[in-house]
Order: sequence, then structure tokens, then C-alpha cells
Amino acid sequence: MSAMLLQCLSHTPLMGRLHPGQEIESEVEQALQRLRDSLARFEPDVIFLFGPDHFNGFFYDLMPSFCIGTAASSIGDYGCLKGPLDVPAGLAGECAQAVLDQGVDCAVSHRMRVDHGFAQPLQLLTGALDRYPVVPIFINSVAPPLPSAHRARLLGDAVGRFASSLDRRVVFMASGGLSHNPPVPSLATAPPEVAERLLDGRHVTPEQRGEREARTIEAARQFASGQSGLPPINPDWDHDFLDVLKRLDMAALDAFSNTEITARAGNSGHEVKTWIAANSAMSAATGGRYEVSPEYYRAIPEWIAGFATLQGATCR
Ligand SMILES: O=C(O)CCc1cccc(O)c1O
Ligand SMILES: [Fe+2]
Repeated sequence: MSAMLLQCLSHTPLMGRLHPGQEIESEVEQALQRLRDSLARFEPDVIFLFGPDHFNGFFYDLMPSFCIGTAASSIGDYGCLKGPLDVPAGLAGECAQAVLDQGVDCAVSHRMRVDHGFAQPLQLLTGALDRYPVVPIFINSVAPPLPSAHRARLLGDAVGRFASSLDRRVVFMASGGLSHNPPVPSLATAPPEVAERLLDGRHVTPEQRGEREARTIEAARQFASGQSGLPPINPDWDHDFLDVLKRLDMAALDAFSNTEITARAGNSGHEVKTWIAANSAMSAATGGRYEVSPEYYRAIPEWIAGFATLQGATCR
């Protein structure tokens, strides 16, 4: 019998660098500990991890909406762990074929580069990049034109159907969101040297990477002190979104338009499509027989994050 577990969490490279205060940090730590505990108890055979990228692994010279990695390596940005993930190549390839067979045209990478979007959840929840076999599934969440929430749901649905055929202990994990607006450059407005890095930033120097990270940290400092042009975190929208997931309302997920997500959840709010895909995978894999508990939410400006965790398990 297959067994399924759903775990979703925000990521933020500002964790550990800017400090929202002891109370909030220990709240977050407890929320993460609950995820860690249930993951360890579950003893997964494989994790299907839906994550975004931030112009570290995917660039405008060839930007897919979705991509499954049959091999993947973390670049180690923002001090995250660097090195290979334990990707089961055969299984990842079969997953890609199954997704294509179900009508979702997803790309494949045999050498996927991932950033903190994939590395941080693995590090936070398992202490390593290679503790468990992981199938990394990229969803373009920052580089317009973006895939729709509807397509992210169909991607998740296809992955869930594939996973349910495996007779294994499967985790659907999502890394991203909720509403947030860190400073991410846009190709339309970037000066030439920044545009070049969006087109192909695979060979930036450590100094260039350091400058970029320092800029994000400075932006977060200003955002937290209220002196920033960045749009605020939107707890109302975040709570509505979590509510839809709690109700298992897949049709409501389809109705989120990209215009609405940008306007209400911010430019990086599109990372919620990782949550949409993972929840949809859980729904498909369990035939809708699962329960969702949104376990933690707080708007944390120091981390530029509507920071949330959610778990789902099959009904007994
Ligand atoms: O380096 C970047 O491009 C953005 C870093 C970043 C900051 C806050 C929240 C996030 O989700 C995130 O990814
Ligand atoms: Fe992000």
C-alpha cells in the first residue's frame, strides 16, 4: 500500500541572518520541529519536492514553466548546503514521462541546479541534501511569463497519480510563499549587466553573489524598519489561501489568476504554486481522502515572508 504525507513550508534565506525576535524564532522552530518529527516518523521512501528558483539555476536563455530533475545539485547560495541531492534518476525519468503522458508538458534536466528554494527545506527538515531520495520539481515562480495556478494544479495532479502507482511511502513537499516581495530584478526594467545575469547567470563570481546577497539582506533590514518601497506582506490573502487548502477546494485553486496573485501576494507570491502543486498531488494520490492542517502562520517582515507551515495526512 502506498502511504502519503504532505508538507509545505515557506523558505527565506534571511532566517538566521535577521532576527525577528526570540519569541517568533522559537515559534518557527517549534513549527519546523513538528514537520521534522512527522517526516522522521513517516520514514519516507521518496520525497517529491516542488520548488522555485531565483535566477540561480534557471535563466531567460531557456526558461521552462516546469522541470523535473533526474539529477540535481545545490549551488549553496546564502550559506545553504552545497552539493548533490539524492535523486533517483530512473524514478524521476518515469515521473516526467507519466506527467507528459497526462498532458502536462514539463521539461527535464539531467543536471539541474537548485538554490535555497530546494536546499533550505531539505536542510531544515532533514539536516542534509541527501538524507532521503528526492525528485526535484521546478515551478517557474519569478520569471514572467509565468504558468497559471491551474497548470500548477494539473502538474501536481499528474505527479500525484504517478506517485500513487508506486506502492511506496511518498512525501509531497512544497517550498515557497506565501505573500512576499523580495527585491528580484525584472528583465523588462533591468540595466544591461543585470539583464545579462538574468539571461545566463551560471558563472557569476563569488563577489557578485556576495553583493546580491548583501543587497537582499539590506533590503530586508529596510523593509523590517518600515522604510522601504517594497509592498507589504498580505496576511489576509495568505489566510484565504490557507483556508482554500484546508477545505481541499481544488476548484478554488484553479481560480487564482496570475494578475490577482501579483497584486495581492506580490511578485514572489507566485511561489504559492509549489503549494498548489503539492496539495493537488496529495489530492490525486489519496483520491481526496486526506486532511490538511495549516499549522503555523505569521507575517515576518525581517524575513520578507508570509511564513507558513502546513501538513496533510491520509484519513484513518
Ligand atoms: O535572492 C532572492 O532572489 C530572493 C531571496 C528571498 C528572500 C525572501 C523570501 C524568499 O522566498 C526568497 O527567495
Ligand atoms: Fe523564494
